[in-house]
Amino acid sequence: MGTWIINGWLGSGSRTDLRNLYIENGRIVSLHDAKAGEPDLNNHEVIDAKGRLVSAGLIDMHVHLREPGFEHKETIATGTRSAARGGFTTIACMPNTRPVIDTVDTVRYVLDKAETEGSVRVLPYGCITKNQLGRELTDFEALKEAGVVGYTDDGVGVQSAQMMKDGMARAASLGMPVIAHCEDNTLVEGSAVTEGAFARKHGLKGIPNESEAIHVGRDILLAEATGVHYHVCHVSTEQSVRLIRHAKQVGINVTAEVCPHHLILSDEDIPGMDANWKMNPPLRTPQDVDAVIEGIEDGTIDILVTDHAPHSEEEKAKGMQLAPFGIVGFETAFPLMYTKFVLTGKWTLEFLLDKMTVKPAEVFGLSQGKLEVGAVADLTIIDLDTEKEVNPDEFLSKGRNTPFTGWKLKGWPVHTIVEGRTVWTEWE
Ligand SMILES: NC(=O)N[C@@H](CC(=O)O)C(=O)O
Ligand SMILES: [Zn+2]
Ligand SMILES: [Zn+2]
Repeated sequence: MGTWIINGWLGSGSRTDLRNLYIENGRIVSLHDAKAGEPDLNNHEVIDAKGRLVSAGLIDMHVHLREPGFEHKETIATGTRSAARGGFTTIACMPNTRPVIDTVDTVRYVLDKAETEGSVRVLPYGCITKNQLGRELTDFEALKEAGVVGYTDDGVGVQSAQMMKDGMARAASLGMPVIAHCEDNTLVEGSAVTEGAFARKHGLKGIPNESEAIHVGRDILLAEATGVHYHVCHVSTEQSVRLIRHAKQVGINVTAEVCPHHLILSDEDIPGMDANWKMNPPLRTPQDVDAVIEGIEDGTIDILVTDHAPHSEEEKAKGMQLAPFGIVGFETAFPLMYTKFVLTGKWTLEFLLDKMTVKPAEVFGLSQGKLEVGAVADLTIIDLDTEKEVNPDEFLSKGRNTPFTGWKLKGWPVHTIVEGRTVWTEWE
């Protein structure tokens, strides 16, 4: 017995161009034009997509699941259910947990939990430095063997250039990528928002663009020196885009990601001292927003990620200055991007899907992300037509921290399949 997904639209050509997909043993076995007639559905599970979009499962290479240690913010169970609801089938989790993911035991703990309690595929990152303190490298080789997909100290920047260079050299020798949260602490000093109109209006000290870009520039040079695959986290500034664009032009092995919020919101949209608008990097100026949009459009920025960063309501209630940085992302990412970029005619649907499926798989050498015969049956069915309001009370994430409350969006995932198995369904 297998599964038929009938009458699915694959996202290109006319919306009446429907396909029937047959899945068996976790793989896509056949993919036929629906006009060729209904297949024999007897003795099979049947999912009628009714003309809705059927995409390769979305991939999110930057998320925070908070377990172990911060289970009041999120767990692997709640985080992966939230991801499944958002249409994601593969997610890569950041190691800034407690303990941080800097040992084989913690990698195993996360992988075991994901296996037993998780709804989607979880790929862990391991730390660059022990305890993310920037002083001593972790055991890269052992972490690789345990199953990490790259090294990062996300949450903090690696402050020492020498430490970063040593980490890159070791990663390069293992054929593994280094993923960098770019932030120079000496230029930040306690600010909560970007330098710009909002900071000026409220008399706040701002986070300057250079605090990010100075690390991007430094690390590009170190990547050139070591030959590592260097991936830049959550790009938010015009200067970072410019540096990455140039690095690519001269053939340095650099890739980059951007989050929906940095493409959609600027500091001028922040309504007041509300910590649901506080994240790291901060919302930048409208010129930066234009620059990151141009960056993803011309291929300087390779992929979209959510940087799903749940925090509790109590923590976020501490206000703009004291609350932790971060917003949730899984359950709004696709509808936001579809509504703001595809429905407005700026991007094709294929372009958006490429940045959330094919490209992330390519950048990180994953076998997922493709919808074709023989591929792993990681699939997402998306309702492109029903408009719904973002309501954080309905989130499956423990986090309610979003600036998008009340936004009316289209493009809601309704059915998520991992390796042929339904992990989430929500038909209207
Ligand atoms: N992005 C954030 O604002 N916060 C992240 C850390 C990070 O991604 O740097 C978190 O762990 O909460
Ligand atoms: Zn970060
Ligand atoms: Zn992050």
